[in-house]
Amino acid sequence: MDFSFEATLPERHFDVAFALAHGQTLAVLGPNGAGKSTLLNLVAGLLAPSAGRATLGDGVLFDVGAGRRVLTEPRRRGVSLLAQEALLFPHLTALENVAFGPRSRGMPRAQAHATATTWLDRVGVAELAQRRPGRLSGGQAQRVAVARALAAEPSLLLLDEPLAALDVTVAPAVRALLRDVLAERTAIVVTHDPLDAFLLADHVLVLDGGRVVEAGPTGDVLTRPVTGFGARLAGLNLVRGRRTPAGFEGSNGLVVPWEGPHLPGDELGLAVRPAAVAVTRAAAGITPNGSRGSAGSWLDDDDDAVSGADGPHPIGASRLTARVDDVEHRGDVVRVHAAGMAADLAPADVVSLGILPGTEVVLVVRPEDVAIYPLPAPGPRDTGPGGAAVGR
Ligand SMILES: Nc1ncnc2c1ncn2[C@@H]1O[C@H](COP(=O)(O)OP(=O)(O)OP(=O)(O)O)[C@@H](O)[C@H]1O
Repeated sequence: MDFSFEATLPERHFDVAFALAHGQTLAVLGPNGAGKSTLLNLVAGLLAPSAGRATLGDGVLFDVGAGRRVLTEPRRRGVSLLAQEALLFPHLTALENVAFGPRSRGMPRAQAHATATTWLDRVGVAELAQRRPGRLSGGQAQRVAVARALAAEPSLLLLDEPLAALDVTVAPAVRALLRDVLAERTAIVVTHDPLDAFLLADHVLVLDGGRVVEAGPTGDVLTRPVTGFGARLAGLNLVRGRRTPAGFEGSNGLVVPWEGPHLPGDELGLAVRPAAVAVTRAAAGITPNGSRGSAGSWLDDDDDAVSGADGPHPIGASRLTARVDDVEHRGDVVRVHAAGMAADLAPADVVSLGILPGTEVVLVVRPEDVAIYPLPAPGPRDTGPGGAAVGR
C-alpha cells in the first residue's frame, strides 16, 4: 500500500515529509538525535504530531491540524514494529510469541498456531517453536521477532536498527533473511549502517536535526551524496565546488576537466572514493612504490604515467598540493587527510613517502574516478568550505 507522511513536532524540532510507493523499502539514516526514532514512533502511533497527516492505502494513521485531531489507535494502523532487541514475551514459547498477534486479532488458537508455525519455518527456526526466549540466542530471538512482526500481516513494516544488537557473526544471516522478507513489502528501516541501506532499501532518507537533508534512490544517494553526512555514509569524499569554463573547481582548489551541461557559477559536488585518491610527495618527487591493490598503484603504471617536475603522474589526472592534516590507521590501509579529502594508502606507501601530519603532498585524482553533479546550496548544518572528507 502507498504510504504518505508529513508531520511536525516543534518540541523535537521535527518537520519531515515523504512518500513511499507500495512495495518500496525506505532506509532512514542520520546522526544521533536526527529524529529517526521520532519518525518511527509517529508512524507506529506511540507519539502524536503537533500537525500533519499520514495515510497508508485508504487508511488515515493521523490527521492533526486546525480543528482536526484524528489519531488512529496503534494496533489499528496496520503497522508492525521490529525493534533492535527482540522484546519477546519471556513467559511464552517462540510459537506462542508469534501466534500472539493473530490470536489478539481474534484468530482461533489452532489456526493462529498453524500461522505461527508457517512463519517460524519461513524465518528458519521451526525447530525452536517450543523454546522460551531465555533459551534462544540473539540471532534466533531476532528471527522469532521477525516472524512475530510478519504474522501480524502489517501493511507497513517498521524496523528500528534490526541488526544493531546482533553479533557480527550472526548479523549477515539475519540481514539476508530481512532482504528476502522486505522484497515486495512496504517497509521503513532505521539504520546507522550504509550497508543495510544498500542491501535492504531501494530508497534512502537522510535526516539531520529533524529535517530531511537527502532523499532519493539508494544508488543515487550513495554514489552522489549532497551533504557531508551523506558522503560519510557512502564512504566518499565530497568536494563542493562550482562550474568554471575549464570544468569543476573545488573550494579546496581541486580542478577537474568536466564537460557537464551547466552554466558557469553552478554549485557542483565531486565525489571520489578515498581508495581512488593517490598521493605523491611534492618537493622530493617521491612516488608510492605502487604495490598492487594500494591507493596510487596506477601512478607508476608505465602505460599512463609521465614524469613531471613533481614526479610521475598519469596524463589527464588532476593534482592538488596540500598539507597533511592527519594520518589514521584503518585496518589494512592508512587514511591520509588533506585539503578536506581522504586518501587510503597502503602502509608501506605511507612509510616510503614519509607522510606525517604537516607533510606537503600532492593529491592526484583521475577524471574517470570522480562523479561530478549539481548540488543544492549548503544548508546551515552542512559542511563548510572545502567539502567533507569521509568519516574518521
Ligand atoms: N522522550 C523525549 N522527550 C523529549 N525529546 C526527545 C525525546 N526523545 C528524543 N527527543 C529529542 O528529539 C530529537 C530527535 O530524537 P530521536 O530520538 O528521534 O533521534 P534519533 O535519530 O532516533 O537518534 P539516535 O540515533 O540517537 O537514536 C532529539 O533532539 C532528541 O533530544
